Amino acid sequence: MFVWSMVRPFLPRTLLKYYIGHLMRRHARWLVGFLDPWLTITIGEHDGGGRMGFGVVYDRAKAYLSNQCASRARSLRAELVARGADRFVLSMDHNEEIADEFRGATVWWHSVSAGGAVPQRSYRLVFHERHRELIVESYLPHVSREGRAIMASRRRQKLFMNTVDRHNSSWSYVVFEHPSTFDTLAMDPAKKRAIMDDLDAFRNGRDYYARIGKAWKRGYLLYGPPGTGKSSMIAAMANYLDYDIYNIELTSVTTNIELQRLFVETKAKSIIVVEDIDCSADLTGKRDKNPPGPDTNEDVAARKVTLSGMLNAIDGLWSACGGERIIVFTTNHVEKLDPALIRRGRMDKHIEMSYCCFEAFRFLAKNYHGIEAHPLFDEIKALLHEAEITPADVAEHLMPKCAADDAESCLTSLVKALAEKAKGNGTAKINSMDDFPKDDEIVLDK
Ligand SMILES: Nc1ncnc2c1ncn2[C@@H]1O[C@H](COP(=O)(O)OP(=O)(O)OP(=O)(O)O)[C@@H](O)[C@H]1O
Repeated sequence: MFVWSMVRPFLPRTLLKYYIGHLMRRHARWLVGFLDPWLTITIGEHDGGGRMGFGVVYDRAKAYLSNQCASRARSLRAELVARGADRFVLSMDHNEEIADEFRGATVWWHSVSAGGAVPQRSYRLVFHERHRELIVESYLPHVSREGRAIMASRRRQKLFMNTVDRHNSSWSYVVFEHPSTFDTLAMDPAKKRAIMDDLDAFRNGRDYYARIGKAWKRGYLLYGPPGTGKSSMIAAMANYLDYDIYNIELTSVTTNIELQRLFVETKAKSIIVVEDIDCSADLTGKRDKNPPGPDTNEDVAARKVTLSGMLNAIDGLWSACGGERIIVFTTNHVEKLDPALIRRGRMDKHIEMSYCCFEAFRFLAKNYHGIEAHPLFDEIKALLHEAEITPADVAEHLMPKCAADDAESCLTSLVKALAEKAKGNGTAKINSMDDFPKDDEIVLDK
């Protein structure tokens, strides 16, 4: 102290300032580390992205913790492990905390749910700073590996729907358990095979898409009259690929930004569906010529999803994030859609779902009654040339309504319906959707 007080007046002020500043900084860090040596890593529900997709890290941590927390946490959430199963999967309830041990280090996991219109869930991992390297280099990869394995063993297909709250819409889901498969779908076998081959090529196309520089996604347009199996086809596709379905109800989406956010929040290995796209939003007009300016009151009132918004949502930069998504539009009126929306490259495959042909009828008869031939088949074949009927109507006639109904009575009912239709139509076939009977005109089984 004596030497310092002697030397100090001769030292330049800048040197003093630097030296003291440096000392304070060093000691402040030491002091903070001494008083609070705990480090925190936050894993948010929507964090991530890139090839892994959004929320993947969160999901893996959740799966990993579900195994850990069953015996340790005091406040738990329970979900069924799989379709038809009686076993539950447990996860930490919000604001719950559990400890975990890894190679002699103890870590604490906190489940956090931040309020707001759309609650943001996250996990906070807390550990001592002397374990920093162990946690980052070994523990987190261990959590990710274990979580992925647990997720694979419990995988359940999900159907996501955009639910609306007061401010905007976000995804909620139910377990997807639709029984439709390509084995139950009545359509031209060659067409069916071509669709399955296309799906296989897509599923295995990761490197191919990377090589040609395209986002790993594919668009399908399913069009045809009501009851020709468009929804059944989507379910069959999802079951074939084992993908989740994100069903966008466009009428619940009020802005283009909201639509984009919904797309961004979908995960890889999924089918994004917009059904009846011609009725869902005004997507038949031309693209916006002027970029949107600041909102006026009228703008706010007129907010809706526009064609440009939909095109951006499908093709925007986000679409390269995470990859492996199929987008399906369905419509009963393909002619009403703007060509920009359904051009190849955007909707790569156009699939017409048509009225029931004889092959499709035979397929349904085999599925519903296990018969491959019957004396009434010839009559039905001839009538199918006279009258157009959807597979949904045929299925309805083939479905036994009571214990007394057998193949014979179901086929007779179908013959009667077809004959009435043929008589009603004269010999003229239905040529356009407008000629197709409205729901209330369809004479169902009596
Ligand atoms: N091609 C088909 N193969 C087997 N069953 C079919 C087929 N098409 C329709 N069905 C039967 O009809 C029901 C209704 O079909 P689906 O909802 O798939 O038709 P859609 O074309 O999506 O109708 P909409 O346009 O009215 O939504 C299905 O549950 C299924 O039982």
